[in-house]
Amino acid sequence: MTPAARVQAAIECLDRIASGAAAEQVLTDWGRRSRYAGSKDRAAVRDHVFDALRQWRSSAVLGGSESGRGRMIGLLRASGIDPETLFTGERFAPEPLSDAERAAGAAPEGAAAWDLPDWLARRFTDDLGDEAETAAQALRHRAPVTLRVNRLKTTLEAARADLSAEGIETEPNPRAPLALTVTSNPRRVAQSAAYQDGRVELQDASSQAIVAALPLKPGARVLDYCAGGGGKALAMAAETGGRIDCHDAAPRRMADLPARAARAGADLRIVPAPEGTYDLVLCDAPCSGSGTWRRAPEAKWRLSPGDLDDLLTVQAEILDRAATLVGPGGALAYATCSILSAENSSQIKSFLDRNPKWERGDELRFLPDHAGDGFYLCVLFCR
Ligand SMILES: C[S@@+](CC[C@H](N)C(=O)[O-])C[C@H]1O[C@@H](n2cnc3c(N)ncnc32)[C@H](O)[C@@H]1O
Repeated sequence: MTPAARVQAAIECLDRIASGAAAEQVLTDWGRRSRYAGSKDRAAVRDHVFDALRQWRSSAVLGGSESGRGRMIGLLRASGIDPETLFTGERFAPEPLSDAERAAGAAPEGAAAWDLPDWLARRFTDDLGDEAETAAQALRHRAPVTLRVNRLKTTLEAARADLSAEGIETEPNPRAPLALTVTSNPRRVAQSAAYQDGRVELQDASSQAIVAALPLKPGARVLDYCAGGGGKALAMAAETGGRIDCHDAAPRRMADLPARAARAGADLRIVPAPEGTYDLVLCDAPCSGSGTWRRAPEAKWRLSPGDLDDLLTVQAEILDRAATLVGPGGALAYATCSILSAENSSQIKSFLDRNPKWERGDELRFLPDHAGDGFYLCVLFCR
């Protein structure tokens, strides 16, 4: 496909997404219909679609229309590319710009320039103050691809050399001791031998830093209460070298855990109904995902104030239940990939108000930036 044909394909996908379809489904449908598209074409169309989702509001303002066509015009203008070079009307390319389209479009301002819904732009300002704009801007751009070196199988330097031999260059990421930022050929990672045999895992550096900050001791009884796909459970298993019990309210989310554990050489045990007590219970709670919206940009447009209220209720219930599973001298760790205070420090304050025997230990907060995603951690101890 030509670059222009890829833009036209993205326009068609964006129109379907604007009418309510989920981006992944739209891209899957397009891929099925477009047998002629090679892997580079698919990756390029996907990149256009996700770039537009990250900049959904500003691209429409800059392109002068909320259509897929308008958004692609805006996106190209924002990257300094003259849309006329791709909107040529040649075979499979978008039609040339009309006079009206040429004249339309303005510089986005306010919440549109931050690419946030109005209510979230106000929240960002209230919660993050001077850092709000930087955080919002970070969410408008692609996330770094980051690996965690699995210390159960290799070392940082050996993993770097192995990846390099497969054409994947990396740099140590200062946010976490075993984090490597991929600097070339990120799309080769999933097929690389180092990934396939569990020497490295894909994991954001802030997520790794959260695990590195947990009070994990060798031999400790550890429960991952919201284990999901097991990213943190695998990292904890590598940290302690011991077993990690894994629970999730939606067990199907843990379907890949046994295979991932086998690949990583990690000892994970699925525990449908945790009982007894643990030295550490991690609640990596369901949240708005606001610290990771550059990876899942649809979520920032779909989240409503009501959804956020529902999440706050679930998070509080999880904390209260998980606290009962912590043994004497143990710790309860609460983490989110959110940067909203309501889900983080305010949630902890409410927990401490409800549970006066508990006290706050270490707290970590990351905003999304070049090193990693936005994350929050608070470790709690029972007096
Ligand atoms: C942020 S995700 C976990 C991500 C995972 N820890 C990782 O690192 O890959 C939150 C998980 O919490 C689970 N969850 C939601 N409500 C829950 C509840 N009441 N109790 C336990 N888990 C819950 C969800 O199914 C989801 O898998």
